[in-house]
Amino acid sequence: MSKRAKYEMKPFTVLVEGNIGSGKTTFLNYFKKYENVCVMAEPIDMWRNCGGHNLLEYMYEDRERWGFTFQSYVQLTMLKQHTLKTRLPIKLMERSIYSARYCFVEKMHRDGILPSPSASVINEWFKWTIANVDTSVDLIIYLRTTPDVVYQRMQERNRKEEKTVSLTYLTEMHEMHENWLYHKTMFTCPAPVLVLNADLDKSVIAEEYERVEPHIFSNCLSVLAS
Ligand SMILES: Nc1ncnc2c1ncn2[C@@H]1O[C@H](COP(=O)(O)OP(=O)(O)OP(=O)(O)O)[C@@H](O)[C@H]1O
Repeated sequence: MSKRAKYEMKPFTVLVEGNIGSGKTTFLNYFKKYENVCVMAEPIDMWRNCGGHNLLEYMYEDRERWGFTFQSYVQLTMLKQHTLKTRLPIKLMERSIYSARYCFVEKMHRDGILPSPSASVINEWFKWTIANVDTSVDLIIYLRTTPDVVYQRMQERNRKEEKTVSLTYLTEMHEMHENWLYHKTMFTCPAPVLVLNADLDKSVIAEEYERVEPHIFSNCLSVLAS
């Protein structure tokens, strides 16, 4: 099979994961300059407009009422992103069906926001999906931060939906990401994980990004050539 044909089938897929405010979008934007990289759209834009409804806003206003609706839609949007075809050899995604399930749905369930029957429905969809649809991933970039730093950034960006997000919540979400991607004590990682120090300021973070480039580009070549 020619390499071109392979590209059309499945790009080298990289997930960019990390706490709220860890700089996922900035990371993705940095890679837009490469013609061979397909940078996927920010999922938050889809959550803000589901048939004219801002589900993200609803979810933060009343988590018990809208948690299930929101997570159902997140799962669909992430599935669309996983399966979106590209002719480019590399695909970069912000978040995934995995972080949605392993970090956010899990947290909502543990906090009692998603009752067990609702969490089970999401989980059954999730299990069926990853078993029957190609959501495979080649590399995960974990933008590792400390909760204080992301709390500060979140306050500075001042998103209207996130006004009620506390440092405690960010600390707990940090732990979810840590246990999944760093300590690897929770669930399984769908691909090898590369950890970046994403506490660094925007002015110097490009050096961290450059450190990652060879991992993306050379791993891509070896995977596609195999
Ligand atoms: N299943 C979920 N997946 C992702 N975000 C979720 C989920 N459930 C709730 N959220 C909320 O959606 C918002 C977007 O968070 P996310 O980390 O995806 O993007 P971000 O903060 O814009 O990323 P960054 O600042 O790193 O570019 C946050 O307020 C987060 O708490």
